[in-house]
Amino acid sequence: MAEDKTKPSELDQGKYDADDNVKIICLGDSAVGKSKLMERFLMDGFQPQQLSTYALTLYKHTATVDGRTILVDFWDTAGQERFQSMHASYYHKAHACIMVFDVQRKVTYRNLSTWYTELREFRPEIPCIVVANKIDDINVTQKSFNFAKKFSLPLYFVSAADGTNVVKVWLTAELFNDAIRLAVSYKQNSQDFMDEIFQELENFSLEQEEEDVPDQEQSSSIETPSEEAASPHS
Ligand SMILES: Nc1nc2c(ncn2[C@@H]2O[C@H](COP(=O)(O)OP(=O)(O)OP(=O)(O)O)[C@@H](O)[C@H]2O)c(=O)[nH]1
Ligand SMILES: [Mg+2]
Repeated sequence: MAEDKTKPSELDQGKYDADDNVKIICLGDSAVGKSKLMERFLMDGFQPQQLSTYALTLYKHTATVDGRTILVDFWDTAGQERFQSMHASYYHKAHACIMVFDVQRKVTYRNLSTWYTELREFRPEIPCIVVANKIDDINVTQKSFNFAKKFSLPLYFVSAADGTNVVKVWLTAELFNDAIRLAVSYKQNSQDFMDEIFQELENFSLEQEEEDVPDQEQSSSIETPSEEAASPHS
């Protein structure tokens, strides 16, 4: 099943090392409204790039933070099943996370702990914000959602429904702008040990490959899926 041919250049993640480039990932169950929220925030002239092989959409955005121009890539998955096979590279180098649940479906709230656990396996330190979406009925905000409190994460109540409620649209913009600010400040202040470890692993496996190919006759028998080392689930 050698499906992975040449990677699209969008998936070259070296660019996220540049000072003015951040990667923000979006997590949450299927149909909680992740994509809808992105579209609502980026309504004016966004250019989503569908990378169907990877079940991935990249939303590119330019923001200004403290007078600096920042290029933001929002990473959005399409559907959970497809997601299972690509998690390591999805988390790789991410600088912040937006974790979404649907207030109208309890199970999506319960599953936050699974998403959060996986996030922390790959990115122990990055800022994460929790988004309660589909607040079409404003009374829901009176409910207490303890998950965010338990892990000291900021919680936003929004609706991506149709944008007629100005307050809700404003809140959506606020949450994305806060995520961008958090990503930039994480990038400036963190050592990013996980990235260094990943880099070391990559260098190490490249060196190994060079050592492991003495002559042409043996070369076809070795299969080294490079992401396996990074995945705790396999
Ligand atoms: N009522 C209501 N519906 C919403 C809201 N946000 C999104 N939806 C609807 O919920 C459905 C799922 O939204 P998506 O944005 O596709 O969900 P997703 O999280 O991206 O789902 P996957 O891509 O499968 O992971 C769509 O029919 C949206 O129109 C909201 O705030 N209120
Ligand atoms: Mg989606």
